[in-house]
Amino acid sequence: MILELDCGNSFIKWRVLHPDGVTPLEGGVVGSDNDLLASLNNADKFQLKKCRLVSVRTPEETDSLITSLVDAFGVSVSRAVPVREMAGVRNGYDDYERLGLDRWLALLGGFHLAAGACLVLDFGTAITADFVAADGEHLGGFICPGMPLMRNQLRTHTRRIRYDDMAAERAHESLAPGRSTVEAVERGCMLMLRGFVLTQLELATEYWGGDFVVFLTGGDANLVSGVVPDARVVPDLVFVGLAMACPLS
Ligand SMILES: Nc1ncnc2c1ncn2[C@@H]1O[C@H](COP(=O)(O)OP(=O)(O)OP(=O)(O)O)[C@@H](O)[C@H]1O
Ligand SMILES: CC(C)(CO)[C@@H](O)C(=O)NCCC(=O)O
Ligand SMILES: [K+]
Repeated sequence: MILELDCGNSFIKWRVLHPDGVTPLEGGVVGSDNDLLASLNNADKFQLKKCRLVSVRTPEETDSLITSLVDAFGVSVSRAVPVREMAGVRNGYDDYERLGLDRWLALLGGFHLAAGACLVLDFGTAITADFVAADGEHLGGFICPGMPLMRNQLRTHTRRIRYDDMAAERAHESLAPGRSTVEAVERGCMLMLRGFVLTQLELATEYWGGDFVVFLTGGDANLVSGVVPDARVVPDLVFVGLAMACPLS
């Protein structure tokens, strides 16, 4: 079976595919290398042969995870690396190696699924937007703090913004002006998120009229799916691109 990993800044997303290389059998989200190894160890039923992974962590962190996986499961590991061009898409960064590999894979996956112009919005620790034209030219994108970073910056840098995460969830039941700190912060950040999304849509419309597909991915994609009813919510978009970048022979 095939292990797929998306190593982000806060979490590792994992899934195991059937040997057919297509059917997902099981997956999860974990906070550390050790938790990942534990999840995979619990599942003795996986006979892992191969692993493909993408990481936006430091090379040292990624190497150390790969060593652990090889030691624990004897898998052969294929790792996504930066390229200028692939599958009809041309990396738009001046220095293509600087484009986050998760972004690159998500936009590869998006262009493949759209078979045309697309806007890829990823809501993780950071929020990213990437624009790919119908001819496969990546026009570049935007990076801003995600929901967890926005709220934690407020909590860290102000003395009187304090609340617990349980209350945060309830605050999202409405977007009316907040009548408590938790409501004011949570709804304020949510409106920033939505404003960001709407601005990206405006820009895409300026470029391509109505002829583009919007993809929403990342852990917080559901927070904005309401503002883009036509968007395709594809939680595993990075994995779509990963399979393209790391075909397993
Ligand atoms: N058990 C879980 N533990 C943590 N997060 C979970 C869990 N189950 C689902 N999630 C969701 O998965 C998301 C993690 O995926 P996300 O795309 O945010 O990755 P990330 O590592 O934080 O960010 P990035 O990949 O952009 O660096 C969390 O925001 C959370 O909503
Ligand atoms: C922006 C993040 C953190 C999103 O996960 C990642 O893609 C990354 O570390 N990128 C490198 C910087 C860049 O893409 O310009
Ligand atoms: K991500």
